[in-house]
Amino acid sequence: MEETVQTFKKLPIIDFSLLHHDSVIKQIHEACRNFGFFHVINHGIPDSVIEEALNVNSMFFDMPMAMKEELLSDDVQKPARFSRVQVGCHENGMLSRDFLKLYAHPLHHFLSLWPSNPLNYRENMGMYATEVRKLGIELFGAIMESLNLSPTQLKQNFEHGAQLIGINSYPPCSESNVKAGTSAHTDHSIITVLLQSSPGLHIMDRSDGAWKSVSKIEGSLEVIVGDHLEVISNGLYRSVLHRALPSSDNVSRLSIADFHSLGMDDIVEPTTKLVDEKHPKSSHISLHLPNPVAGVPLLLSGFYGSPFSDRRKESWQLLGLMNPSSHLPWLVLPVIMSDHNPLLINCSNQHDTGDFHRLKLFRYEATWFGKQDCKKIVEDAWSLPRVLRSDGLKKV
Ligand SMILES: O=C(O)CCC(=O)C(=O)O
Ligand SMILES: [Fe+2]
Repeated sequence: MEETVQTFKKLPIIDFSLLHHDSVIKQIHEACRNFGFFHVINHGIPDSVIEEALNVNSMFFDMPMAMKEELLSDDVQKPARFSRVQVGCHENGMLSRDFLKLYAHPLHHFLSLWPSNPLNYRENMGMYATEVRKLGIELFGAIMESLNLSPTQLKQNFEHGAQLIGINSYPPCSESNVKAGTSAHTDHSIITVLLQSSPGLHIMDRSDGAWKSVSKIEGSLEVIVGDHLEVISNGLYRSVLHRALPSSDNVSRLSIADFHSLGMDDIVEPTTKLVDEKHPKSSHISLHLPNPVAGVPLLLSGFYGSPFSDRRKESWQLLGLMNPSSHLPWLVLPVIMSDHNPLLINCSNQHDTGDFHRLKLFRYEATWFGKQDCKKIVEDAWSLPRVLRSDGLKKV
């Protein structure tokens, strides 16, 4: 039976034209704190730029596969890549979408690598990328203010940070066990600015743990709190669990998710001003793995637990059973699936169960690079056999 999903009734709407008014900063605080989400209206991006961005992407996805094939890749480092994802996790069926991922900052660096078909793709998407970047920077300043920090806090890092654009295409599916959609996840970004051609976004309501659909407000863009903002705010703002399930009528849906993060080399850590005795750093932990791997005892750093907020307690309880004090080298985990900063990564938990195939989610905390003895620990870990290292370390 199809899951019935209610509409989210009172999601916050932020009027961008009044952004720095005290009352709006307060609304942003409440929105990030209670929902991890808000709509933004009067955002200043011209309708024509939005329409053209949707148009060229719809033309791109409508092209025959042979024309998209040159961008087909699973290499997350590619500045422009096309892929099809099918995951089996919705009511025992599969969820399917096509996507195009574009590196977008600095634009002049990447633009020539973006699709050359349709002909005006680069021009129109370049315009959208520039506009949405400006919007993201302004929103980030206001979000810093809403945390009682200076609007210039991390401004430079954010301005020089990464911008990735993920364009999702959800054509109607004809197979009975496949539905168009994106499975439940949190974004690894600081914030994501989402443009939807039609409704389909669902977010988890924290007050009752139920999935609710997000109404489409004329002319609005959607702002999603990502994992990095959760870390920067020391857990005050939590990343929001969301998914996309376009209605099963015959309409193709497009969404353009603009992910803003700090630079790949930047340390993502809780802002010092938000850390005190009552609010210790909540986003990282290290632990000693009881069973040595290849004869080398290890320190595992960065466990954060399940990305599903209702299961975090379980994760912490599990960690409580392990002994966290150790001076041993780290186990550096491989980045398998992510093309964002390697904060959230998949790793098999072979070390404590002997099961190589069960996947567990970990967050890798770059915060550790701030520690005095870190350099030596990393150097020692680097000299371990290849299986214990990860190229992800170079990027953190
Ligand atoms: O299609 C949507 O509305 C959501 C897409 C999304 O969450 C993502 O690309 O991270
Ligand atoms: Fe997302």
